[in-house]
Amino acid sequence: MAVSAAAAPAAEPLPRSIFKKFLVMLCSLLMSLYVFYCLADRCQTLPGPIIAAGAASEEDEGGGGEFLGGSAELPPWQAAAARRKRLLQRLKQRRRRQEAAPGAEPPAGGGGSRAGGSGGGGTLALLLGEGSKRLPQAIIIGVKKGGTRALLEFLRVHPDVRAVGAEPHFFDRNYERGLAWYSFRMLTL
Ligand SMILES: Nc1ncnc2c1ncn2[C@@H]1O[C@H](COP(=O)(O)OS(=O)(=O)O)[C@@H](OP(=O)(O)O)[C@H]1O
Repeated sequence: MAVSAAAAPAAEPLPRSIFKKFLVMLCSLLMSLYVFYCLADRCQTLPGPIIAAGAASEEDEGGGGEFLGGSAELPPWQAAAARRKRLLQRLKQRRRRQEAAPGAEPPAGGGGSRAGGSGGGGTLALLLGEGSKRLPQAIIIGVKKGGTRALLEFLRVHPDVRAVGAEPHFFDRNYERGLAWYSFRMLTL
């Protein structure tokens, strides 16, 4: 009799602990569902270029996809990024075409050696962030509010121009760090 009396209270907490575990699991499931819901909602509201299906024809010179929801709707920096993307796609296509027909004439403006790489791949390598770190070949100097950012954005649309994303402030703030730091910033900013 003493044994059964002792066994009964010991068996009682078991369903309660299961219930607690179930409650915790349910809470975590609901929380993760909520997080997923929030993330999905946020992704939907993010602006971004949409590439039209079927527009990326290999034969199409301006191909590589037409960006819908055009630059007019985007802020200037995103429009510039979209233009760069488009130019990069064109470059890739031209390069592929050149590889397919080695006798064909080189692309106009061929800035391969200019861009610091070997041959025509230099520009592409730099655009992809694979180029060598080097000092700039041109520097934009201007007073504050003089429109230097606009000038930079116009220049960087060209496929042979690679520009840092933010001002490195080498000459006014980081001069003591030396040229090695400066050239390193060229591809890390
Ligand atoms: N083409 C042209 N004509 C007239 N105004 C122009 C032009 N391009 C740029 N801007 C205006 O220049 C302002 C930004 O200049 P900066 O890029 O030099 O700005 S910064 O000092 O580096 O922050 C910024 O002015 P605010 O909008 O008053 O800030 C730009 O609108």
